[in-house]
Amino acid sequence: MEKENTCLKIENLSKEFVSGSGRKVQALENVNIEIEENDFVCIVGPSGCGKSTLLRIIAGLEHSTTGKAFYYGKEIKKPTRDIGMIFQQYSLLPWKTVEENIILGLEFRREPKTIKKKIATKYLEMIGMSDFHNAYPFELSGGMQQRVAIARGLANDPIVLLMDEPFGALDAHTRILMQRELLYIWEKNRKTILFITHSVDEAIYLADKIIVMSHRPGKVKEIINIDKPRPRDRAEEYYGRLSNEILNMLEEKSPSLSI
Ligand SMILES: Nc1ncnc2c1ncn2[C@@H]1O[C@H](COP(=O)(O)OP(=O)(O)OP(=O)(O)O)[C@@H](O)[C@H]1O
Repeated sequence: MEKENTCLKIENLSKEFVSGSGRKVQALENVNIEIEENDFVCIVGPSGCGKSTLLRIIAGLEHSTTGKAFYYGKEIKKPTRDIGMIFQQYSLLPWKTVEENIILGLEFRREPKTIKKKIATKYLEMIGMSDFHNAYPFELSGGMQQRVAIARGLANDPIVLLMDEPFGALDAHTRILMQRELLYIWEKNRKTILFITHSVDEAIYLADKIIVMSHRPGKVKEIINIDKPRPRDRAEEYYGRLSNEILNMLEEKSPSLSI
């Protein structure tokens, strides 16, 4: 029986890709996940275990081979405004300025100009790029482009935010600032966030729940609940302990790789 506050439900989901030459890749195998509304969930797992594929299916950008994904009980079949995605690559429109890129989603919503300007100003300040509002993506560093992509995802204000390794290209200092800012936005607006990261440290800092995935074909190996107050202190005993536990899980080889 589904709980009332279940926001996302992934049920027996598998995904097999077949390339043009007929080569088959089993990306995901029998994944079952339930995410409650307002949860901040991080996904960690080895490279190629299907994390991005899972997010793309939840975003309605990809179809599963078997199994289903549900948003408040309704099967996800195509992209909706309620579920927003921030991609690994910067994915900015090169012919639009920073400000125009940030409010891109609002253009489609026909928001009044004054509102758009207000939102753009707010997020430009948040990412520390007010001086660059008129710059074009080619004039920015990789980390700056990624900050703009993050601002755009947040400015769209979706109910569910899917984030695919969004802070990977940022320098350590900006990354910590963005982590804090994201937590602040999440606490203020109570969004449901599903966040892929390769950093176990980042997952422990951010998440209510960490989903640890196995090697490809990706399966859910473990779900870890972190019931600790925020902001979390990396010097606390549980931080290091959890980090070691998760790193050990990630190092365990899949049966097909062991000799
Ligand atoms: N469109 C596609 N066509 C064929 N194979 C694909 C496609 N997309 C992904 N794959 C394969 O599916 C597997 C999972 O890919 P995916 O990008 O989801 O992994 P990931 O866990 O996000 O990896 P990483 O952590 O390295 O970003 C990989 O083996 C990849 O080569």
